[in-house]
Amino acid sequence: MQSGRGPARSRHPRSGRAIPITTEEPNLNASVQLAAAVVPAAGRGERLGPGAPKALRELGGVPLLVHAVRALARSRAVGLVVVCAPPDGVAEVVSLLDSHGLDGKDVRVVPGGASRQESVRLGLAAVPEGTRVVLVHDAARPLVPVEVVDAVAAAVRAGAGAVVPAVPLADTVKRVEPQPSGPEPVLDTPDRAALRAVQTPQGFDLPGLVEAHGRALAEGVEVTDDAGLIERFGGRVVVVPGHEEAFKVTRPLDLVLAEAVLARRRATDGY
Ligand SMILES: Nc1ccn([C@@H]2O[C@H](COP(=O)(O)OP(=O)(O)OP(=O)(O)O)[C@@H](O)[C@H]2O)c(=O)n1
Ligand SMILES: C[C@](O)(CO)[C@H](O)COP(=O)(O)O
Repeated sequence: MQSGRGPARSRHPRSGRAIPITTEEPNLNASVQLAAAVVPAAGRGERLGPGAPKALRELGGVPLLVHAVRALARSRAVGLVVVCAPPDGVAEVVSLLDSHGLDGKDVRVVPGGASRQESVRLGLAAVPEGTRVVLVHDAARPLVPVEVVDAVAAAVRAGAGAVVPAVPLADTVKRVEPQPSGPEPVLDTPDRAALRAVQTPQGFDLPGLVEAHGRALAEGVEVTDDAGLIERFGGRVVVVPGHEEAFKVTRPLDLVLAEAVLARRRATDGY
């Protein structure tokens, strides 16, 4: 796969010949400095309707998972991608990824688990010790721009232990008393200015995230995102700007939107 962000070049001071520069930051290319990315891809996609596991369904003729892995592989901050496949689909995912160019990145596949949290925990176990920065990115967010990946990785490298990309809410939000059917009484209207819709990739110091997942397993804590575990155990999480095109493909309408975004990128950006 073509990165679209090839190595920068400098000129030799005497000969004037181009010298490839593999990194803009000293040591970024030392493998220990590159981020690993864990991609939970073992969900069924019940809300998308009947069909193959969601990560294997196609967007513009290419599986969502391949889009998501390519999105990470475009980032020069990422050196390794660990995919958490449906437990009965590891071989299929391996051959799927083999058949698509992935920018020369190291891509490994492990069986995922029964919940997103379990899949991420199993994926983290395949990240080499000594890796400092780990990103966790949903296969179901195929169109995340590389700028978001880079910004999250950079914020972790700069010292934030846990970083989430997020966007402001477009709608007014009401907190309700959920009812199985019929009208739901409104409790209050939170101040929208202080709310954010959280996306992925979320970025972490690897040891902190591994410890949080281990503790969650021991204490039976289940949350919907990885940063939620850091928060639960008293850690600090910061938000950086996300992107409207990093939305999660959850329901059928999301796939329609994703097809439109992809068609526009292919027409205008040679994506
Ligand atoms: N057991 C699971 C469940 C979810 N995921 C992954 O977590 C991400 C976010 O989950 P979501 O989009 O909610 O996917 P599903 O769980 O597949 O959706 P649904 O609830 O509609 O079945 C997806 O990339 C999904 O593949 C996973 O790796 N393992
Ligand atoms: C991790 C996540 O994508 C952040 O918005 C989200 O929490 C996953 O949610 P789901 O419960 O798996 O739909």
